[in-house]
Amino acid sequence: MATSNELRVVNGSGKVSTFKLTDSSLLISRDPKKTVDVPLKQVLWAEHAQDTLHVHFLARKSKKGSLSLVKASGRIFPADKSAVDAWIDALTAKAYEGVKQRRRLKVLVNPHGGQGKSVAIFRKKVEPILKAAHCTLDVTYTTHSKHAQALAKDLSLDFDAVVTVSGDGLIHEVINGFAEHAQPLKALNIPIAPIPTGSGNGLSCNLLGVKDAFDVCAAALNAIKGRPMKTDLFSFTQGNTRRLSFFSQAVGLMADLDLGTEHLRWMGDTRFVVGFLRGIAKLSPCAATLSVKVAESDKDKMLESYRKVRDAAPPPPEAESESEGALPPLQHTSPGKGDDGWVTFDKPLLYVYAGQGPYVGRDLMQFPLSLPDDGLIDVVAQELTSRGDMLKALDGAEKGGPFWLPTQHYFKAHAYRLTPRSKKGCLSIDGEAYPFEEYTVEVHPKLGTLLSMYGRYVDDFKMQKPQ
Ligand SMILES: Nc1ncnc2c1ncn2[C@@H]1O[C@H](COP(=O)(O)OP(=O)(O)OP(=O)(O)O)[C@@H](O)[C@H]1O
Repeated sequence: MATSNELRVVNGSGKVSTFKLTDSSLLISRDPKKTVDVPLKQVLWAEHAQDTLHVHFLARKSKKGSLSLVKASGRIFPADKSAVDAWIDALTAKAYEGVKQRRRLKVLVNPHGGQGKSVAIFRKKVEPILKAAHCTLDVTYTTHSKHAQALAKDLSLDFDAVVTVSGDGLIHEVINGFAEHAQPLKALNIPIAPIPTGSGNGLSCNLLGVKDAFDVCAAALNAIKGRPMKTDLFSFTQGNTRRLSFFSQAVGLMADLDLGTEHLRWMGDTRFVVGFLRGIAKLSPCAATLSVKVAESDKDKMLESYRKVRDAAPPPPEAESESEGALPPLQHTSPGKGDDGWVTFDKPLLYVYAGQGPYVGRDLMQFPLSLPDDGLIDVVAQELTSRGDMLKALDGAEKGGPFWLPTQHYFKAHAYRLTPRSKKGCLSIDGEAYPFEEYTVEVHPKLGTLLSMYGRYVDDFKMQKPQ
């Protein structure tokens, strides 16, 4: 007999299954010894057709395995028919607590992202999950570079989120399309939810956690149930051209290893390790001058501030801000601004890597002290050093170990300027190639919006300072 939290059905093998609703889980048992515990956040939908109940959810086949879509069905006992609707309503209300049901999603699929499998992955794994959750999908397969940017520029503001099925490059396009939108602040309020089918998928590493970084089903769940999380964005200015960057800027070894390994896309993210080892073998100096508007340069002090924020509970999702008007003006890097508080780095450089989000790829926690909305950019200046030192940097790189290298200088900054002293070099902005020319970057606090199941970057920096 159904109670308000328990429903019994007859499953496909003729046995009785019990669906029990608790505060945090849906417990599905065929017999008392075999109970599947489905966290409510993984429940996508429940419905009944005639006398059969269907519950759609995501589950892991093994503890460390990735999520996959499961449908559990069973025939409802005649005596329970009148109670089924109330039970489904109770389950759905708990499964979607604080989150809008049936999101309207603009989906952008880049057939050329990563190893070129985005379309197949979307159709086989992602789309069935979004449909099981009754999301309304408006799907575009990009046909050329900048296609996503053009679509974002004219995007209708009533989408609940933009889902990018690719890597970080497609997100870069969407953010810049939003910047060109007739109502840029409103457009930038539309949250972005990445599905990791690119090579590096840096943003997904940070939003899903490195364990689930490449799990497209976990990413689809985030598109369905993640809550808007504000994120800082960066103005990137070269000459008279101002664009937005959401993630990172690199010159020197770290740009070469990204842009110089495009032909190794088939390797997935291993191409970055290959690029790093090649870079160490060459050990070419990065001929550029770095100037930083510094907020903090003492590693111990910045770690202390970071700990305070991380040890506090994540803030509740913010109500949608009033968002009329144009993009914020440049405060630190517009022509004629003085050099007050700016510091010029005076050591030979191997690379400069600046950005946000602890992980730039699964193997490298480059910005371990990054917070999504602290209004600062993390700027790493790696001094030109020996090959041995750089090989040591590989050790513990996935946990942020290089942060403690004496030759790795780390700034929390409001803005910075990079001036090349040579014509030859690579500049990577969010993983995309830009001309190797002078540029400035400055932070706009909380200008962008992402979806997150956690309300913060998932992984924490735990590497102790070496004694
Ligand atoms: N149909 C298309 N044909 C060619 N290029 C495209 C097409 N659609 C998008 N692009 C371009 O593909 C590039 C790569 O995309 P993206 O960065 O998302 O994947 P990735 O480089 O594999 O991933 P990551 O940046 O995470 O390493 C972007 O520069 C984008 O402009």
